[in-house]
Amino acid sequence: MSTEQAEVVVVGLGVAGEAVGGALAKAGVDVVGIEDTLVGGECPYWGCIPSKMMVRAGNLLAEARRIPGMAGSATVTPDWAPVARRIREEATADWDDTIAVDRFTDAGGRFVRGHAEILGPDRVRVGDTEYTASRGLVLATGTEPVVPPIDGLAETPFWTNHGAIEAEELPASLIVLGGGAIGLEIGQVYARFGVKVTVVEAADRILPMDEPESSELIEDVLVREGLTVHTGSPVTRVTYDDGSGFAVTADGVPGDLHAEKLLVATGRRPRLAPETRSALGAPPRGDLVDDRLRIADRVWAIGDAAGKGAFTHVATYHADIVVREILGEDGPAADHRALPRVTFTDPEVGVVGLTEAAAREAGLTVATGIQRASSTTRGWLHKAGNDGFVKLVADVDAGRLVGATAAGPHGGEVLGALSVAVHARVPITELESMIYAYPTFHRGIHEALKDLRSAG
Ligand SMILES: Cc1cc2nc3c(=O)[nH]c(=O)nc-3n(C[C@H](O)[C@H](O)[C@H](O)COP(=O)(O)OP(=O)(O)OC[C@H]3O[C@@H](n4cnc5c(N)ncnc54)[C@H](O)[C@@H]3O)c2cc1C
Ligand SMILES: NC(=O)c1ccc[n+]([C@@H]2O[C@H](COP(=O)([O-])OP(=O)(O)OC[C@H]3O[C@@H](n4cnc5c(N)ncnc54)[C@H](O)[C@@H]3O)[C@@H](O)[C@H]2O)c1
Repeated sequence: MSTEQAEVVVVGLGVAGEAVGGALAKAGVDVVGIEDTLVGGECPYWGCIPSKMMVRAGNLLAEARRIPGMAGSATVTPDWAPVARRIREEATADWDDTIAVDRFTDAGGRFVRGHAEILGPDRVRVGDTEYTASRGLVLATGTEPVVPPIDGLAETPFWTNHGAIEAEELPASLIVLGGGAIGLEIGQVYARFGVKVTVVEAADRILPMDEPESSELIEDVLVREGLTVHTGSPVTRVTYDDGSGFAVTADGVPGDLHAEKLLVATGRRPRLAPETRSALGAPPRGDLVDDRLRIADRVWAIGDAAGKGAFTHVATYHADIVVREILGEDGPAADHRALPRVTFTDPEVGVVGLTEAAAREAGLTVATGIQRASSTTRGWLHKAGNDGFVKLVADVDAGRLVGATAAGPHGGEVLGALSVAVHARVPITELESMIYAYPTFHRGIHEALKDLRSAG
């Protein structure tokens, strides 16, 4: 066993670890960065970037299909080949991280390819080498898919997001387990390319963590586009046969469902083994980090691993905070109150802060306001594909918004204004006195404020 010293050891060079490691190395800190898969992590290779390339392609097809009755006629012939090529060549460089590794080492970081075992707050082991960190240990280990303990599932060649993103050719049919962000984004794209898609969701609605209006909206759109959606249908058994593909038995669904491929998208959990938590002195369950993202003195967990929201913008937000912490610079602590997230279905579902249910659970006196996109001038003009709404969640006593949803065309962009309102605690009276450009989708906020006012 050999030993190497460093000032800072970063375990996991995904979005969060790469950002911390790179920034510290550039600042002259002696950093060892350890990665067992690809530098860059899930987002560029199997997550945000390739999935949004797929979404863009699917949205182009959908827009073309909206031409009849609006602008003439169009013949749409989907072809997956340019999408797969774009993912391989432009997004992932054929799943090769040479450029990212070079970026880190050019900045002065020391790169180690391998799996790190966390031995203690200042020690990790990779193979036969132990690395000690004099100034800090940063855990940026991301998440891994949760595979539910369904009878037979583990013995089948099911896909996670990796299989669905790497596909060079599309299957004729796909069953998606889980009606959350991954399942719905990928399921809708596949369906738009002609795949027969069935979504099976255990909860009583898809997008169960979002507003019920969002679940209803997206289910309605997906069904109109030809997907089959089963909700309240926990799967009890999965089998696979080389000739006939997958057979899925789900409660409340008559007979078995059959498809060529099965995508399991039932959530993700932080890649931190219980032994790691105990080696660091963290409790086995509950909040892992404090508001400085510390697990223990000079040990931080950031990005997906911190359990505060599995989004790339959380990873980079955390990275900035921990870089400041390690360099001894002042700055605000982490505040996840106004965390935004966008599910890139079409229509997009942008959410910031608390849903109505979460605000009520938090004991707030809640009022809501809602405006359907189709009832705004812009939505009416837009016509085909104008499904959506703006929903505001207000803390009546404070006179401020604590959450909002912007679902619809460009819902993620409309969300920007609402994120400012929740983050900066803008009084509702200020939002009401603003001028909203006409005719925009974000003018739906103005209309939803009127509904909120009329609700009291
Ligand atoms: C299909 C999909 C679509 C997504 N779309 C979006 C989106 O549109 N917008 C958005 O904001 N987010 C999206 N996300 C989430 C986003 O990808 C993650 O939030 C982001 O990658 C988190 O970055 P991270 O650095 O915390 O973790 P990761 O990117 O997971 O990186 C962690 C790295 O640590 C490595 N690692 C783990 N343990 C060890 C160890 N012991 N030793 C060495 N290396 C280790 C892993 O191999 C990995 O490379 C999506 C995710 C998926 C799966
Ligand atoms: N646009 C984005 O920002 C984006 C896109 C994709 C993924 N992500 C990130 O990745 C995370 C993981 O995505 P995900 O879609 O896997 O998780 P998710 O938590 O968003 O959705 C999982 C869904 O699976 C359901 N489910 C759980 N167990 C089930 C079972 N046994 N059978 C059927 N359904 C079951 C849940 O009720 C839930 O609706 C997201 O929470 C998000 O943080 C973000």
